[in-house]
Amino acid sequence: MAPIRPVEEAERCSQSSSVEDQEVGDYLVARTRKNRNCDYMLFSSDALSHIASDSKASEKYTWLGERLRLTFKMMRSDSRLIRTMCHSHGFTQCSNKNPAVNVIWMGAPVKSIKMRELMPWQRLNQFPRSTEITKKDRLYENIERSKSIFGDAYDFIPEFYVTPRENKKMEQAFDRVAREIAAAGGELCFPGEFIVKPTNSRQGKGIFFANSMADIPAEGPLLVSRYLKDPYLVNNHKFDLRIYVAVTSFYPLVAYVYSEGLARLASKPYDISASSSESDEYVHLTNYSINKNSTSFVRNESMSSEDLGHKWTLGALLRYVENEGKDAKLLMLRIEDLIVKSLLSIQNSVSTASRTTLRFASTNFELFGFDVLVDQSLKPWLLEVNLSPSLACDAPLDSLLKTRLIADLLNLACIPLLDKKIIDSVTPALRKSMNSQESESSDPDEIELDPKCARTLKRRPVGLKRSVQNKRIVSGTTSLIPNNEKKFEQIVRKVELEEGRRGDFIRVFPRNGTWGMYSPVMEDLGNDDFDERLSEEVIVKKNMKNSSGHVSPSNSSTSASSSSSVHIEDLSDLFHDVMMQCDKYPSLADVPIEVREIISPWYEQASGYTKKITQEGETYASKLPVIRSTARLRTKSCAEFYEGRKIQMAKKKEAEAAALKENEPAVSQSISAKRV
Ligand SMILES: Nc1ncnc2c1ncn2[C@@H]1O[C@H](COP(=O)(O)OP(=O)(O)OP(=O)(O)O)[C@@H](O)[C@H]1O
Repeated sequence: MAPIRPVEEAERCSQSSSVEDQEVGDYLVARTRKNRNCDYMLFSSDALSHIASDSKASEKYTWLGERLRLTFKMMRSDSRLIRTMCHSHGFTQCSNKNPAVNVIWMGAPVKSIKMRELMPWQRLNQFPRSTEITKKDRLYENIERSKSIFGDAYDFIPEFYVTPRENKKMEQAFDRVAREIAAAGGELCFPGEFIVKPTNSRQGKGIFFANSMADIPAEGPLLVSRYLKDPYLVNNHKFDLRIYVAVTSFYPLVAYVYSEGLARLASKPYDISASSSESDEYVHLTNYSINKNSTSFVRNESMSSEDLGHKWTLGALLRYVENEGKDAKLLMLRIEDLIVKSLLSIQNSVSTASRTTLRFASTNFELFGFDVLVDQSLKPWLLEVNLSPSLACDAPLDSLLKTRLIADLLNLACIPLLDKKIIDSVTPALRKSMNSQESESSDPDEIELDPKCARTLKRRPVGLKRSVQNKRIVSGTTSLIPNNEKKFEQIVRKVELEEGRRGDFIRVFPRNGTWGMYSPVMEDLGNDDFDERLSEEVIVKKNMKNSSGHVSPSNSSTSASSSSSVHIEDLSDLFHDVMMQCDKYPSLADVPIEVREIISPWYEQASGYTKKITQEGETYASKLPVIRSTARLRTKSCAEFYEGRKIQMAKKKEAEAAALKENEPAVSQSISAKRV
């Protein structure tokens, strides 16, 4: 089988690093200038090719995790991909009650308050209050709020109403739409001018169409939004895009878009003039979970074709668009724009919650699934944002794409390589520090580590930096909980570190020019100015270094030579106009030169989205590997939990089989009775 990624990644992580002296508490964010990657776990999708066999090859990936006794737990999630990825890198799964764990993977929203307990070396795949974007009604309301402040720069969601709260407004909207259509001599669209969805359901469950208040049930809450009836079609089929987005910090905002994604096609040709038929959903809804049940659905079981059947790769879709003579890369810049703006619309809520719940920088990261519909003018519309997007791998393309995605995501999360002994030793002191900070009665500088801890630290296990032995930690002369400024410094260093670990993720915020373009449409979050300062640290200073000090900060924030005469706010207005007006600016060549100079480097980077992910002649695993039992490391309590579950499932199956047997005579009797 072809290697998915070069194996050097894993080899690099097995080398020991020489680490320069660091400040106390900074061992959670590496500052090593050379060989940065060595202080954090490196994940490779290639590890999955070996974990099913007993081969020596898998040891290359598992030994470090096993030696450092790294652990993970999964809560309200049973993602096989996450489990397989962690086991393939030597992680031990622990029960979900165990608090001392390196990685926590949550499949549902966690209460912000629970995040207060996170230790600096722990990683959790969620930010507090990110449900502000993942709950349909909250997402739409947040974007609407930003639109009311910043205007049409936020015009990328369809008109919407939430029932029963906005029944009155909705009734007026139904009337208005009917009048407008009648005045234009048209007819209400089939199957409906509005699409209705329960606010907290997924997989297309409970969706229906409406043309008047009579179609809306009294129970709610429901999200009623204008049906986008002119979608861009692929071979006459409607489609939507699943774009994967990783956020490693909300304030300052640090966001990445994955260069590989999916296009989900409806299984029946698009037709809004058709008369009602029972298979409407296969025409108008593009959810995989719905269309896979259609008799016309074609699975893409191919190992090398990315545009076969009804699930394509994002790249294949964009290449199709390019073949039709359209500017697919500009489409992707517009999608990046709506992603950044959606995240900005909740930045205030998340950062307020984070300030009171997250003690340490870098403990949280999150993967979102953005669902985007593209209309005939190639304007992208945001339909919804998924918390914990599906990681199911039921076709070769899914396995290939999602294993790479998760390896790159976990690399971005920067999981520190700290031995469990160290963690156990430092934990009591940190807990004490955290508790004292909570009660605000004692100065955290007074914290002393347990003398046993000092002894353990002297034995510096593999992966632990010399800095942890630093006398200041042991004598406790410095606060173990970073203040706001310290957290900011750590984020700056982590963003620099992420640059070398982002794999196929493209950083869309911050990057060259984003501060100038987005600051006029961002809320003021107080005096910290973290977004501006991060941009200064990781963009402006880098630019200055690259051009040996000739670039002035103001220039580099726009990165445009001909734009220096245009006021930055006017330039920003023009940029947002370009992002929203697809008819007016259909391709890069139509974009005014001042804006083109700013977005040209982004446009070049967007080539990453159009590339093929499969290679001619290579074959890829069609499913995730089954992990051999010796590699499936579990703590005792976790193994007991799984054992218990296995017994429960077996009993359930037995009971079901018995019930079926009992019913059998009755059923066959009734069948024979009918025949008679
Ligand atoms: N406003 C709209 N205009 C046109 N089509 C829409 C609109 N809203 C939703 N759809 C179609 O309905 C499908 C389901 O919508 P949506 O993704 O919002 O629901 P869901 O049940 O949450 O699905 P998911 O499984 O992706 O979470 C979309 O994939 C899209 O094809």
